[in-house]
Amino acid sequence: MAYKTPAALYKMVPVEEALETVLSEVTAPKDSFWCPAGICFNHVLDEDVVAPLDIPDKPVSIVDGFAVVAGDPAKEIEICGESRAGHVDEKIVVERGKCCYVTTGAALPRGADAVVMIEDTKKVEDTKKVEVGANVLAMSAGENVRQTGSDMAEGECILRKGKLLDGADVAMLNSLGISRVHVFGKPVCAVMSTGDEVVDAGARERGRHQIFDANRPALKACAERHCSSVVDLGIAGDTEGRLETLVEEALEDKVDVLVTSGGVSMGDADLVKPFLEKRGKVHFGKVLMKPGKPLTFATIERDCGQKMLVFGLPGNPVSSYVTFNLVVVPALRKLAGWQKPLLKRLSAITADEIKMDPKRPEYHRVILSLPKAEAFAYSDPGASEASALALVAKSTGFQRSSRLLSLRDANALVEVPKGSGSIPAGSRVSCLLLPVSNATF
Ligand SMILES: Nc1nc2c(c(=O)[nH]1)N[C@H]1C(S)=C(S)[C@@H](COP(=O)(O)OP(=O)(O)OC[C@H]3O[C@@H](n4cnc5c(N)ncnc54)[C@H](O)[C@@H]3O)O[C@H]1N2
Ligand code: MOO
Repeated sequence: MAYKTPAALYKMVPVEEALETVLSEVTAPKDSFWCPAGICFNHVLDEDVVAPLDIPDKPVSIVDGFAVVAGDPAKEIEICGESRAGHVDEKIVVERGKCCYVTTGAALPRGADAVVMIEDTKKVEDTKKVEVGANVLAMSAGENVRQTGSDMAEGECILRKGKLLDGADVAMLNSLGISRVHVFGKPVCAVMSTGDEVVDAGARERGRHQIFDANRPALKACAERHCSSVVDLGIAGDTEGRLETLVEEALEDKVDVLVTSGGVSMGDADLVKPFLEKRGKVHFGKVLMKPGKPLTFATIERDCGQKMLVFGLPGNPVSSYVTFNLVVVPALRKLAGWQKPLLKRLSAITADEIKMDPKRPEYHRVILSLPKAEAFAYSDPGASEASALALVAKSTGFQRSSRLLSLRDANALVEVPKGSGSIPAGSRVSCLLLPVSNATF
């Protein structure tokens, strides 16, 4: 039997170079639009946001109590009115010898400059007076008062362009009465699997030599975090015709990023690279990393000049997951307008010995956590490394690229340099944070 050799042999590029190449193909975020501030969560701002008003917009009480003139020597003070949050009597004027009942968040009446807490006073029975003892005499102006603009000042830039909006940002925007913000649109990502052996988990029948598709559902789930929509192209099998049909579908569907898994290695049924070589431009076809060596990146230009990015991920489930997070996620983030699209790097102490690969740098899956993470734990600046609070990286065990259990609970990848021997337990290493929901450290 005559075996076909691959059409092109690719040089193995370092991961940093691969990332640079990918990010240089994403020249600008997709587009931008006005988004209601109530639902802008998880979008990236396409404008600086300046506070249009002061918060609070007038001095308000921080406590429930009586608005007074600080330093008033009177031991008993007459209540001359009340100011409640949402209901303020503008006519009230407080002067020495007088006070006004106020609730938390209510405007300070004219003349008052401090608030004595209700528990530091006593109502004088059958009168409109409260006993304050020496409490008010000891007060300074501004006590228990939130001054105008002290939380956010009119004209202050509160959010910068390029910021991923989280729940706290939604609260800020809405508290300022901002009803809409200009945000970047998110990319559309399409996902397909290749391989005649691959069938869906829901398939009625599975041939004796078929396996269930682990990659497509996982990649779809990971892509959803960064995309406006994820298109499921299904399973291409091992025929070029089917691969071509699905790629053309993605091009027609205005997909920004196409992700395939499988079929990028050296076998004669590995059709993805040869197809991309014919249909577009392959920027790299091998990366110096473990797992993920055959990772392939190409662009296909549409008639309008707009390019679709294509990532040919390796078929091994761990390889596709790791390369997706390491290389595809930064591209999706940059398309979505993130200013810093790369995975966040942290340092941690290894809990176990980690074997090095002599040929390739390895992304070793770990669970980062803070050991003995008691509430309010604190270590002073002079603490030795052993007693300081440091993140610990616990290996997920055997790291073979088919072993999905090596991803279970993993929230980071230790960047293990290539080399002989191993990194001993207790070593300080760099880790890349995976964008997962179980960031439990
Ligand atoms: N002669 C060489 N062979 C291989 C090399 C090499 O350098 N020279 N590299 C190896 C490395 S590293 C990897 S990684 C794999 C990647 O191969 P492919 O991308 O071509 O993937 P496949 O051959 O299609 O599949 C590999 C493996 O993964 C299983 N698979 C594929 N798709 C799925 C899916 N959707 N869900 C679950 N499992 C899937 C497939 O059945 C295979 O077992 O190549 C090495 N070979
Ligand atoms: O690089 Mo492959 O992804 O080792 O298994």
